Amino acid sequence: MTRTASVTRSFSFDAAHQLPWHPGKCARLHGHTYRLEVTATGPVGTNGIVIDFADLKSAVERDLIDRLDHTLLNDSIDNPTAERVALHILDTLVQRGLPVTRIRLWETPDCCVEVHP
Ligand SMILES: Nc1nc2c(c(=O)[nH]1)N=C([C@H](O)[C@H](O)COP(=O)(O)OP(=O)(O)OP(=O)(O)O)CN2
Ligand SMILES: [Zn+2]
Repeated sequence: MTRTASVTRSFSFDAAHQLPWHPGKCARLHGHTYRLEVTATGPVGTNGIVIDFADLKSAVERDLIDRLDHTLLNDSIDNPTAERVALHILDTLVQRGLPVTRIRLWETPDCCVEVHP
């Protein structure tokens, strides 16, 4: 019987953003060290894995971390709230064909968002 499993890898990147509509201090230009968790789900293959942790790492680093790290997120994502950044990450990885089932993005040590396809 084929079993299913979820595989998660964590990443971090530093980026600036500004939310001009925000009634508080987030209307000012500021930055975060984002913590990103990418989860892929699928059948456990005959080799015993869903997806190689190394392949997950190279895809996320190439398509997202290298493009977002040390940038102003407003330059690449309109109104870059944590929710919208997470959806951008999800859409990018789904378009690349990765079996992503959850993106969790920590904007601060206490605040995170979670999105699903
Ligand atoms: N649902 C969302 N709410 C907020 C977002 C967001 O992306 N989604 N973003 C922000 C700010 O960009 C930033 O995260 C600051 O939030 P804040 O709660 O002020 O976080 P701090 O830890 O800096 O605040 P404390 O003063 O330490 O409580 C705001 N909301
Ligand atoms: Zn912020």
